[in-house]
Amino acid sequence: MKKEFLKFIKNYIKENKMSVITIIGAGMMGSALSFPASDNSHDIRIVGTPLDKDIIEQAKLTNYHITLKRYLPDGIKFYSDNEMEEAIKGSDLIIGGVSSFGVDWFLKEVLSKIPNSIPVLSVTKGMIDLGDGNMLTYPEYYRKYTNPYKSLNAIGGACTSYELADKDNTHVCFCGDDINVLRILKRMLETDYYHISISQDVRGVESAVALKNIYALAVTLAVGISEKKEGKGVIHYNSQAALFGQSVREMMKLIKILGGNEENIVFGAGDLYVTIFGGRTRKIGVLLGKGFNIDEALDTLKGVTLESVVIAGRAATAVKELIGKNKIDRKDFPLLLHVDDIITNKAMVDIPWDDFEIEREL
Ligand SMILES: NC(=O)C1=CN([C@@H]2O[C@H](COP(=O)(O)OP(=O)(O)OC[C@H]3O[C@@H](n4cnc5c(N)ncnc54)[C@H](OP(=O)(O)O)[C@@H]3O)[C@@H](O)[C@H]2O)C=CC1
Ligand SMILES: O=C(CO)COP(=O)(O)O
Repeated sequence: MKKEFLKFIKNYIKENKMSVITIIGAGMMGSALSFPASDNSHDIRIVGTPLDKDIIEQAKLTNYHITLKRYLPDGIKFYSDNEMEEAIKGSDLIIGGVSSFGVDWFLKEVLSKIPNSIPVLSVTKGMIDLGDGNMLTYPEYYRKYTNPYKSLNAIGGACTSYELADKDNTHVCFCGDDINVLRILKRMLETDYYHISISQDVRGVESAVALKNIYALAVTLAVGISEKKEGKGVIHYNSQAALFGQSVREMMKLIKILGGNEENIVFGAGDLYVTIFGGRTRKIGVLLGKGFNIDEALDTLKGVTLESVVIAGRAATAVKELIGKNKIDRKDFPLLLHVDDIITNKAMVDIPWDDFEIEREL
């Protein structure tokens, strides 16, 4: 164990003290974590990014979070980005609440200001494509450009922010290098509704929950296709189920190629389910399924956090690189490659149903 965290762990175990948890990035998910944090009686600070001014201003006045559309727990102290250093001082844990679009801001403007003795727990889902067929999870990306002694952990799993705020039962996985740090983070945040597995397989957990965004877009194409044919409100499940099954198959292959354990499909498939029904990604899948091209769909959804488009492009670039090097077979990824065609080449939706069929001889 790195010596920086011995202090953190000893203090925590000795005093079992209520901690100071500082959430940086006042979006919906980061802010929703204030509910399990508050139910564990921690002191909570929320720091807005330069883009979160409206959220912080309103929360300071009324405690109401304008995008989460919920009142936050009492007693939270709110800070704007220029007050970040003051908020970090005395913290026991920093939660990184930015989306994929804020990862470089978090790396440059936040991580360097966090002392090595304070662990970081990030909610951001996504991966970086290295151009050679390999990809990095965000904790690995942060690790590459930051002090090697920083404790970088992340949360994967199925969890919509507004349902966490409503204290609906939720099961997530905290991942990181050090199991003892993970055990403490779990103790700090678990409640009777926020259930936490822990895992040192950062690649496996983080790739599973990042990849699900691509496939949530893919499955919800079927929702748009049936709405286009029969009108809103008419729901068909066969085609969604076929796409869900193919998604799970491709995700498992990708998790393995990326070096994670395939058993993380439990977190990826759960997350896929919740995102299909309750995520923002559904909005773009449905529009594309209805016949919008990618530009029209993105234009219609301006201002909505849509990470699926980014991760689909990055994963497809990596997969095409590996196909080019004959390391993998393009026949294994028909759905990913179709989503990429829709996004990169502005193709219209034309699900390659026959390519999902297999023949397994024993
Ligand atoms: N691990 C988990 O359990 C879960 C994780 N997530 C993930 O959490 C992340 C945040 O999601 P969510 O809170 O719903 O999204 P929001 O859009 O509500 O919040 C995103 C946050 O990132 C900030 N941000 C966006 N772009 C930039 C930028 N260029 N520079 C600096 N900051 C930026 C936002 O500012 P602004 O509000 O002004 O845009 C905001 O603080 C996503 O990666 C999502 O996939 C989601 C659900 C569960
Ligand atoms: O990751 C999520 C739920 O676990 C939320 O997904 P969206 O970004 O599509 O809303």
